[in-house]
Amino acid sequence: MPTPTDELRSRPLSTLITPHQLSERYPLTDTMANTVTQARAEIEAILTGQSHKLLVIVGPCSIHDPAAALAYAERLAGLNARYADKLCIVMRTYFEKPRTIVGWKGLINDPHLDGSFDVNTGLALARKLLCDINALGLPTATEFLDMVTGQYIADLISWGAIGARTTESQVHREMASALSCPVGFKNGTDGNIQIALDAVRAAAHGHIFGSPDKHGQMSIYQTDGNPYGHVILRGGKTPNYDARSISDAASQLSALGLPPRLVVDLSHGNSQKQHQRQIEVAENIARQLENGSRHIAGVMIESFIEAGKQNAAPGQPLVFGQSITDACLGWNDSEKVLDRLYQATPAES
Ligand SMILES: C[C@H](OP(=O)(O)O)C(=O)O
Ligand SMILES: [Mn+2]
Repeated sequence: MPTPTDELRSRPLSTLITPHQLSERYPLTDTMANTVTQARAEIEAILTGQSHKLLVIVGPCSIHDPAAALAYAERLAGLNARYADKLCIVMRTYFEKPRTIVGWKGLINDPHLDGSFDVNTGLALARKLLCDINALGLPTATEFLDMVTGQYIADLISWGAIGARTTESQVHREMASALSCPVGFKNGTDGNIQIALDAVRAAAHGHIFGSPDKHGQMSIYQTDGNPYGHVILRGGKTPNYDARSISDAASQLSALGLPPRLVVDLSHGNSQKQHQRQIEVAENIARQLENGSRHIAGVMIESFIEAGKQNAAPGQPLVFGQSITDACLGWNDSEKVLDRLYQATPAES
């Protein structure tokens, strides 16, 4: 029984499937494990500068419809083969959405988009989709937001992000220190990159914290630290994708003894939330690459089948393959951007 001073504003609704049970239902196959292992190694080589390929994290702002996400993945997997010699393409599969105040929190928290919060179904849909996409040979990327969700899907993720609203959070830096994949830290929504620099360093250390294990047993975890933390420039009050901002950030990384290599988010604060502006941001990045910049390890593109965004009202039919959170580039423009970045990326020497 709870004490008279406890759980006065909360109550358990139901039990949650354990990570072990979900992995039993949707196991990691050898094909999927190879996709993840190879992608993580390639991304690590790009981040350290051993490889001059360009990391391209591309896909919808959020996943709300696994069928549409898989249709997009099948298109992207087809491009992967064409561009693999110079681009390391990883699909955005974001299941958790940070809200400035409140709003739909993603497929895991509310998979039916109707406030029913069927989290067990959300977790199952998310893991199954990750299995299906990795089985195509296409690696996946996600933002780690909730402290528990990662236990259910992290084995299927090749690249992770900590978002602009949580880069300063100690528990998110500790989580990043535990993750088996490289992790990028977004600069703050106001453009502050110091918090991302601090986060990279904090996550590189080992940490001790409490967490449920794969069987749901509350445990004390020890982490080794993540040597593949890096900065993601996502803009702020003003964009920060320009050569000067990138050079400044690279100098700060070097001064800290970190590789002067970073990822540039073409969307969010860099497109000022106008999805088509990603095209001109990509052109600017392409020119920096053609001018010999070695600071740009990768880019992030918000892209889906249909351009723009739509509001998901309960019971209202949705346009297939269109974002219900941030507006995204449509497929045709996305292909053009990928081709431009491919042309601008120097061949591996
Ligand atoms: C939510 C996130 O963007 P942020 O606002 O954290 O840069 C994203 O969709 O990549
Ligand atoms: Mn977004």
